[in-house]
Amino acid sequence: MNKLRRSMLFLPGANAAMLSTAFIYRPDSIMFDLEDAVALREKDTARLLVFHALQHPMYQDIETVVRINPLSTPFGLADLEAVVRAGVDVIRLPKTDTPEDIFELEGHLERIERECGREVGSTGVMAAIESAVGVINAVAIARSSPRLIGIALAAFDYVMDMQTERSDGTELFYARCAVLHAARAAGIDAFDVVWSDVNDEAGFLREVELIRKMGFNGKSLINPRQIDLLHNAYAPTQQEVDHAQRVIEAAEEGERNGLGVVSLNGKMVDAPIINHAQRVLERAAASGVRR
Ligand SMILES: CC(=O)SCCNC(=O)CCNC(=O)[C@H](O)C(C)(C)COP(=O)(O)OP(=O)(O)OC[C@H]1O[C@@H](n2cnc3c(N)ncnc32)[C@H](O)[C@@H]1OP(=O)(O)O
Ligand SMILES: O=C([O-])CC(=O)C(=O)O
Ligand SMILES: [Mg+2]
Repeated sequence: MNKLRRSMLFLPGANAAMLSTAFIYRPDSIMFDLEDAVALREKDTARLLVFHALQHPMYQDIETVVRINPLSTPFGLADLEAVVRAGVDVIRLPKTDTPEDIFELEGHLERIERECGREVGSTGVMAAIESAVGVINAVAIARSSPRLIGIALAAFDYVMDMQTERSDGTELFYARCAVLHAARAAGIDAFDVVWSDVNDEAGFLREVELIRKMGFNGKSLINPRQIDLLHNAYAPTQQEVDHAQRVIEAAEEGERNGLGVVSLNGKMVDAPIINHAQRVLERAAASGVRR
């Protein structure tokens, strides 16, 4: 099974207190932000703090992601130089509009990796899609580099670009479908948007249920309280696990009898159903059963 990436916890790179404790919350990936959660006058401090945090022993057994500033800003390249040398696992490129944005990033990554003795190609990339142009180009972006581990929809900038606002999800309907299909067509992960009202658990869970059913791998998060809610909602129920076990048993019996398709309580069990059952069992083994 691929690495589980349900939760990616953002934290502002200039917040020294959060940097020194965030690993205790155990998200699947931790995302240090150097972009919009960092004020202009704190850009250099944040870069230095994140450079040190990445090398801290506590961050060695958790996937680390850094959202750099766009390469078109005065900070983007300096961010990249620092965090690749510090051993970051994945670079999140904000406001990715075209495959050329990824090619530009790749060029720099390859040079920095050579200069600092990192294996060339070992730094992963995640593209954040935050505009209509980015959504339209999602397939080309998702296929632009073998370094891409996933693409993420970033709703706050996207709704601004679309001249609308965050509401019940209608405003993200097309973008979610487009980003998800692009990721699947490219064989990479798809991440849903940030839920900003950390005290509205019911609203968060409604959104999680929607994106889980759509097929997203997970979500960008902004608060540790959202991690367990998300992981629990993504875990299969005991009923689903029991059913998956019965499907596997029925399939095994069918195989012993030389049958390609068998019936379980009147429902057909064939290859895609068996694959799904295997995935449910793998997920239960990796993330437990829903409470
Ligand atoms: C549109 C975008 O670009 S979104 C991406 C960028 N945004 C961010 O990175 C924001 C990250 N999140 C945060 O800064 C905060 O969670 C806020 C501002 C949203 C809410 O802050 P608070 O109301 O103080 O959160 P809360 O009361 O739940 O904090 C509880 C504890 O969790 C810690 N915490 C809160 N958020 C985070 C986080 N993202 N990462 C690590 N620790 C965190 C707090 O420091 C606090 O720790 P303490 O108990 O040791 O003091
Ligand atoms: O990248 C994200 O998930 C958050 C973000 O910048 C946005 O919504 O504009
Ligand atoms: Mg944004």
